Amino acid sequence: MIRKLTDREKTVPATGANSRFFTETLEVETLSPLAFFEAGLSHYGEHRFFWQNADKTVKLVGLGQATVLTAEKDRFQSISSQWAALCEVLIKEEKDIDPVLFGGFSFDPHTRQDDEWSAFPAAYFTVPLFQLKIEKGKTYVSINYITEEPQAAADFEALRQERDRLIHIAQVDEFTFQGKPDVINQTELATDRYMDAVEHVTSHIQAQEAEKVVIARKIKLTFEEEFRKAAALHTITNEQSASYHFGLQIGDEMFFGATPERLVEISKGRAYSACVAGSIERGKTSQEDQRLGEVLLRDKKNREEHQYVVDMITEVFAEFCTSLQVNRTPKLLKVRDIQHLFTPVEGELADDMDIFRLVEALHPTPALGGVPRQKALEIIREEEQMDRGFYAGPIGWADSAGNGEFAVAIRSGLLTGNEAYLYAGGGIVADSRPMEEYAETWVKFRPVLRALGGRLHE
Ligand SMILES: C=C(O[C@H]1C=CC=C(C(=O)O)[C@@H]1O)C(=O)O
Ligand SMILES: [Mg+2]
Repeated sequence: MIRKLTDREKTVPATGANSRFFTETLEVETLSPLAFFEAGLSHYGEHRFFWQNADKTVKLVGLGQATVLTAEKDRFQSISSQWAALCEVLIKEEKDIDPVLFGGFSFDPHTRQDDEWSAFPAAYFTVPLFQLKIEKGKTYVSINYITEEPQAAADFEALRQERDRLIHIAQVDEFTFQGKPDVINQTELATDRYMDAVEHVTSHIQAQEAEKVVIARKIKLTFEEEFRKAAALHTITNEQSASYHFGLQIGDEMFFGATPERLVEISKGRAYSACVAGSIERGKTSQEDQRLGEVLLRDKKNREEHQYVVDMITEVFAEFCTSLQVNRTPKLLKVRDIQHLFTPVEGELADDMDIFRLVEALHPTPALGGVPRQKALEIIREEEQMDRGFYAGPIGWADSAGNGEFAVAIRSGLLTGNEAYLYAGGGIVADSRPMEEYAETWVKFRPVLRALGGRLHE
């Protein structure tokens, strides 16, 4: 069942005239993020999130909502200013961890349909009521509370009790994986349309209407019974250890995945991005793996796919940064099922920068959209006839101190009770061939397909 957003959720004002935003942090013994996520099931089971960056130096879990920020029009600017207004009324002590805003943007607000994405607005962010953050070996649990009521102190006492209850459950119960339900059906949706789309895109490119366009498709799984959200996160985090992990739950649905691709990180005034485009399988032996990596590094089609992304991200960084570092040639980025061409980009940010402006400038990179951007988006709308929802969009967090990180939400799927929709695509350039691109999408489906127990296409 798809739950529509309530009016309250759509219109929660970021700040009223008398709003105050309190935060309070407790440092605790090590906690498993998944155990904390699961501890929130009974009371906050419809509003949770989960995040770990690729090197696992930052882990975040959110339970419940201190507030929800959504936006349709001018969505990047709107979320940025709603968050800035909240940070203005933040009351925090030095020992308190900066509260986080977590969420994401859909790939393209112009492709809405009456489909599996109807509970997800074009931008959805939440400040969690209870926030777990693990950073540099330390574990912090914070309460975030936004109120216009004068009796905040009394409310806070009740929240402290609730926080202690959650910590206790997470520490005592740990997370136990109870297995996953069987897949009773696995269907590829509109594969013919996908094959045609790849074909058409190569003709558009030959006619010089575009240079590169990313085309995606989806598959649907049906389970014999409900797939528990924590179980999905458990399997994907264990199976794809080198990737970013994310889960964003709205009502009955959770968008989740394991992506290798950073969109942008801001840390202490520096910005970091990554160009990830161009792909080949992992080898079955280390020699084969190395050989495939070398093939990828030399392959003309893949290098072309990659270079569009490097050019575009470099251009954005040149605009927003006072200094810039980009390698001349790509390296390999290897995750469990696939290896990619990879070029990191970093720079020193010009002063008054906020992460949402950078996300807006970068999204979509040619790793998910194409070149030129607007023409590629038009072709994607026309050819895919599908709402990508949050697949391929930016997902991540920002804090009240101006730090944050967004990943590109690929290798992802939407889990809705007994069903899941999985998405994968690839960059189409002049010499792309439909059958090869189709095979590449199967490799990209693997992380979520494996986590959910679907049939891999090997
Ligand atoms: C569009 C996807 O991957 C992108 C990211 C890395 C490599 C890609 C490629 O080689 O085609 C894609 O541009 C996806 O995983 O669904
Ligand atoms: Mg590709």
